[in-house]
Amino acid sequence: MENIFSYQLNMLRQKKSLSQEIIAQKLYVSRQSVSKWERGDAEPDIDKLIALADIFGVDLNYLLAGQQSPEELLLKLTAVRKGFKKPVLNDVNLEIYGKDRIALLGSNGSGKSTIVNIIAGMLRPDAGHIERLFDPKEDLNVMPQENTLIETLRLAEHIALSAGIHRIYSTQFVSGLLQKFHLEEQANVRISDLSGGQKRRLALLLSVMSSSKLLILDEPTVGMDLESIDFFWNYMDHVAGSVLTITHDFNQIDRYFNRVLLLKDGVIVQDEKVTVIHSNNQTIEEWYRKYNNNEG
Ligand SMILES: Nc1ncnc2c1ncn2[C@@H]1O[C@H](COP(=O)(O)OP(=O)(O)OP(=O)(O)O)[C@@H](O)[C@H]1O
Repeated sequence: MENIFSYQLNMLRQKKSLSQEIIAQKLYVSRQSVSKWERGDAEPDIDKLIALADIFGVDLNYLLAGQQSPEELLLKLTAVRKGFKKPVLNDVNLEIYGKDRIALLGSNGSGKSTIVNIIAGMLRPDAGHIERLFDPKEDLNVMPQENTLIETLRLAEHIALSAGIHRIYSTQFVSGLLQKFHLEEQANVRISDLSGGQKRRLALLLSVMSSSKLLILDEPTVGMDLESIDFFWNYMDHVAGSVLTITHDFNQIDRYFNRVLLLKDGVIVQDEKVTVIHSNNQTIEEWYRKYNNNEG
């Protein structure tokens, strides 16, 4: 597999006009180590990765995963069907590419969560085919709709546990995340004692702490106050991989997404570029109302 980190390191170093020697000095390693990292012969420890992200002024996520090519096919659903007591998904066909920022729209109960749960591997389709062109263990992050936090842990412990699972734990890393997500004051609070909005903020933190090729967010801003909602959308700018979000936050779709999908009657009936909708002098909300109500 292509070593994205080696590429990113080389590219960022050139961009900042920093020599391998200078990087080596800043990290207290030999120039040969930096050279090995750039050749993909070795990888730095997590503390060095954090320091490198700091030197280049980028997110760890970006340093590790980089930007994907818009042509890179990540996921393909073909003729996917799923029902519970009644049919929900009848014939879902979908391709997701690198750099896609997709908002999945549809009425309540139309099957949006069912699609993302199938993509995330949490549900099996009744029929159809799913091709995942990435490693779901390493390259897929999910922020589910329901609370999946461990209520008995304290907030900082939960972050440390998740970082350990991703093999990216360090005290510096955890304190950096607490600071970035404005959760420092709650570091020692038990999850069960956090407010609903604070839990959502933590859930977001956990879902983006490690780099991924595809990030899935199921109604991420539900239950957040205005400040947290602003924080959330601004944070989306720092996410390097593709994003598939269920949201009805129409104003934000205009700003942060490049593609919208409309799920209706168990089928993706519309799959459109945001720029095309805008060039027709429509807002996303107008577009949604038109096609979801079948006025088109
Ligand atoms: N585990 C399940 N068991 C039984 N029925 C289910 C299950 N999961 C979903 N459903 C049903 O499937 C349909 C689609 O549900 P889904 O949650 O995917 O819709 P949604 O579009 O995400 O809805 P919302 O916008 O309300 O979150 C609903 O009728 C729901 O009741």
